[in-house]
Amino acid sequence: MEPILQVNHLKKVFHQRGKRDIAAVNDVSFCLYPGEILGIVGESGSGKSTVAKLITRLEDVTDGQIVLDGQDITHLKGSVLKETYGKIQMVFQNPVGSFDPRRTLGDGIGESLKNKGVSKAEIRAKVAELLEQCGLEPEYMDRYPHQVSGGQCQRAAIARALAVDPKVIICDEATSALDVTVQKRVIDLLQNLQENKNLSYVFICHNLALVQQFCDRVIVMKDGRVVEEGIPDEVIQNPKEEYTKMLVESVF
Ligand SMILES: Nc1ncnc2c1ncn2[C@@H]1O[C@H](COP(=O)(O)OP(=O)(O)OP(=O)(O)O)[C@@H](O)[C@H]1O
Repeated sequence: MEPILQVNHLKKVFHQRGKRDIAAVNDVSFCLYPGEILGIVGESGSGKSTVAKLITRLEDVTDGQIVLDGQDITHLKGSVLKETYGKIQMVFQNPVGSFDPRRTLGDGIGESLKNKGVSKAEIRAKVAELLEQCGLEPEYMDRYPHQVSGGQCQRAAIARALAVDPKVIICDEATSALDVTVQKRVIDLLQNLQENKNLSYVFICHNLALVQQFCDRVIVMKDGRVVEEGIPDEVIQNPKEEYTKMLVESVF
């Protein structure tokens, strides 16, 4: 099976004036297969979010290659780059902050459709459908981000990601800000959507127990590098690297 996403020898160096360069991501390679959920774990500062930003092209790569659905997207710019956002979407940690506070959730969810020239009536119908798929009543489209709970807002953020019919969703600590029961419901939602729409996820997460329960495969990052990779049960029960052992011991 061809990977839906392939990352080859990815590197990102941040240059800071008057300070040492930071190699936030250093020679990272991995594949994501259709329908797969790949976890990325590692301590704070290990480069997880930078990997997410490189894959979604929110940051330019210093070196390496990103191939999405057979297309090299590493250096795409302008309108061609925008087209790739139809295939890959990101869900962030802070759902409320990811919506414009002055606009309704419906406006946020429907924005990509509006940009495509879809009519107002069609957008409302599609937004209602997306909200329902994410477990929210259609009336939530007229609410503002501050008028819903964190869990509801994260559902709306997932609905927004789904609006463009993506193949890959990058979840960067997407459930970390939610309390445990809400977190469980959002994970169930992601799992259902994955099964129904054959989505693939890159699931960046601090919580190893969640990764064990939710992910098909996991990579462990340290200092911008991948130090271990495998099936979550094996990596957690029988970690090969000292760093992974430490990570596991600090959680379980
Ligand atoms: N825009 C930037 N400019 C300079 N350094 C940066 C920038 N973004 C990230 N870094 C640095 O790159 C390294 C990796 O950061 P990154 O946010 O990718 O880590 P992370 O594993 O996602 O951490 P966390 O789990 O805390 O979110 C860190 O040392 C960070 O300080």
